Amino acid sequence: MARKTPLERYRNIGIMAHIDAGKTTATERILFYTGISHKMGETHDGASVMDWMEQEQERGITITSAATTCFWRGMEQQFPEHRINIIDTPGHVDFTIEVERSLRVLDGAIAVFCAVGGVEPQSETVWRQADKYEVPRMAFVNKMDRMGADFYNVVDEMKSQLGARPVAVTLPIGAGEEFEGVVDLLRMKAIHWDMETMGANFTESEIPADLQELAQEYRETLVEAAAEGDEELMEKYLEEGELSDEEVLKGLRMATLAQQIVPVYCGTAFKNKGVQSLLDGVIEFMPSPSDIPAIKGDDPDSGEELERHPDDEEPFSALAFKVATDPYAGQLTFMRCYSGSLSSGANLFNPLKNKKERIGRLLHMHSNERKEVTEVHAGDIFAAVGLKNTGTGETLCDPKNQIILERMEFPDPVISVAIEPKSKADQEKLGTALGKLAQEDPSFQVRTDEESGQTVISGMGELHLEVIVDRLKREFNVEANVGQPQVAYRETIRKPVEQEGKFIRQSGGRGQYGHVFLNIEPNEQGAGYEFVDKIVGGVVPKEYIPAVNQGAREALDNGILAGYPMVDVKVTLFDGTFHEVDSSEAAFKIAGSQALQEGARKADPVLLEPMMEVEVVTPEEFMGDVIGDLNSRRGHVGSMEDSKAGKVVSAEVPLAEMFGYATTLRSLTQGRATYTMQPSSYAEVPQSVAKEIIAKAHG
Ligand SMILES: Nc1nc2c(ncn2[C@@H]2O[C@H](COP(=O)(O)OP(=O)(O)OP(=O)(O)O)[C@@H](O)[C@H]2O)c(=O)[nH]1
Repeated sequence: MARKTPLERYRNIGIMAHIDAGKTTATERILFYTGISHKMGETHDGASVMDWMEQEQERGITITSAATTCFWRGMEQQFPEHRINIIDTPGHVDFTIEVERSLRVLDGAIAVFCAVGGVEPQSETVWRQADKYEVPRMAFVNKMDRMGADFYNVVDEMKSQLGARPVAVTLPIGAGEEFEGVVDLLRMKAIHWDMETMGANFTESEIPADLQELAQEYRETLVEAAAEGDEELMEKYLEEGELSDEEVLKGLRMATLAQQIVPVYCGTAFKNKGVQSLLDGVIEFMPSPSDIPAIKGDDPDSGEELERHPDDEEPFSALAFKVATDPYAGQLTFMRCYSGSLSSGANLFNPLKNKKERIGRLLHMHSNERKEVTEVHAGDIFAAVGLKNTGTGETLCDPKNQIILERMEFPDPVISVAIEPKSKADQEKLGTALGKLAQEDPSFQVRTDEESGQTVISGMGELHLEVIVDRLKREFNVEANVGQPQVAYRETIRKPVEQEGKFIRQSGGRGQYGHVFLNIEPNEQGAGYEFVDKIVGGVVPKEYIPAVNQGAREALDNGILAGYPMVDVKVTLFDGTFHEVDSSEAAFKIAGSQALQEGARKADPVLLEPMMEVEVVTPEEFMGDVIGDLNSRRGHVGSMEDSKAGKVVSAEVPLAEMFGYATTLRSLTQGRATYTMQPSSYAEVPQSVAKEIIAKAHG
């Protein structure tokens, strides 16, 4: 199996942007220009290119999916063909998980900023996440045609608010209505795009006289940044005072990959200017899969750390980053292949689920078509049709060379609502639809409440669940009523206890006999449930020990305070007795369960509640009110910082106190503040509050 595009010519990138900065428009234009370029590469015929453009315009370019593939050879066809995979990165930070999981599989990102709005608080959040994943970035200052557009201001804000080191690669010629084109600081030329062909054609000319000095100044900054990217280049630069064009590109590429600099472009996606320069930048400065470190993972058996390199000869490994339901193809699992090659029909293994998976059809998604392929290779982003067992965040690998790639961490849901179909017809569809949504989104869960028989859905916040209910209606045509949102409390214990558990029935016939002694103690926060077997001399026979474990674990599902799940408990089975005839797994299970319930009661049980990390951006005049209100919600205000948009107040607030916050904040600040929140941790509920919750649970 041979690959068509060499690995060095792959670019797996995401486009990250604040809502409304123009991500969709920019992506559309990228697909449009790359489409033309590809067509020209195939036909070398001007007329057919125009035909194609008309058709494209009629159909409208659709960004179909979680990942779209396109090809680029450069504005002047100066590169060999490169394959660019654009991975969808949501702008809504309410769903941090969506952002995180896309950051996980891409190698580089373009941050789109609005030339008027600049760096907004939400761009900061996403930027910090990209820092965490060490993603090399470039930037596009969009909307240069709008009144008030200020390229230099955005560059300054990238420094002051993001702590980045932006290096301009193009400068705007004019701004607002007078925005004409860009100065290309790599070639020291002015570029103007032709509006007749939607910017597909362009002309190069001398830099306008009034921009010469500025361009020179920025060119120097750019060359210096290039020199700093590499020691050898630095030496040469210090000796000779200049670098060749090739050296400038090399140095800038190295500095970008090392995340020392962020190359910045400008233009207007909507008015078709500047996008092709940006695309050239993707080729020049964004990493290929071979530029990034090998991916790490664990051997599922030994837990030993393993590595996989982006090499077709290595054992196959891929990570599923999105499961989507497609109206034509059915269920699509989007994956990134990190190593090896794969043909349709192959058998793979999902080590997390311990299940085999047979690969049927494989697809590459392009702007207007899905292309069926028979093989995929290291570095590829692709979709597999109809996988049965694999969910978001899971690895598929060669059954003979298993690996679990670095897991994505998904926080547990913190809020739930009961959901009820509106009609009998909806009832049947509801279960299927919820199942599909849960497979797509690991931060969303569905369960049936044992007591009430109701279906309960849980997620990361009110908005998250609202979006789910909305999708049920729009995508699955299911109408449903939802109840009041409920906080997902938990319970745990604070002190260790020793507890006996006995289940003995001896009344005629075969009896029941299970008898255990457990040590029940608090486990570290986040460590979950742990079971240790310390039985010596077979006082509890081996075959009954798993039953004790199971009984204890199941008892944790319903905490003794208010019926919420108990977490972070360590159970050690250290003694017990058995009966030759009457002992059974069932009896030991009940003994384990009873011991746990009784023990937990004496072990200082406490109620835990989800805390949210809340960030409010407000004009200074309302800051006092905002803080006062957060305090009254049992919040702890952590920091107050300045940003261009106003004061940024960060606080930890119990989720239970955040219902309806949007409305309160609006009325407190005349609608001028915004906020974001996400789950941070679980904390003990204060006594007085806990009493009420417990009383309600028993009432
Ligand atoms: N003037 C001007 N408007 C633009 C430009 N690019 C995008 N827009 C407009 O800005 C608005 C938002 O653009 P989108 O491309 O939908 O932005 P987005 O970032 O994808 O926004 P969401 O889909 O809400 O996340 C639309 O009305 C666009 O027409 C531009 O370069 N200039």
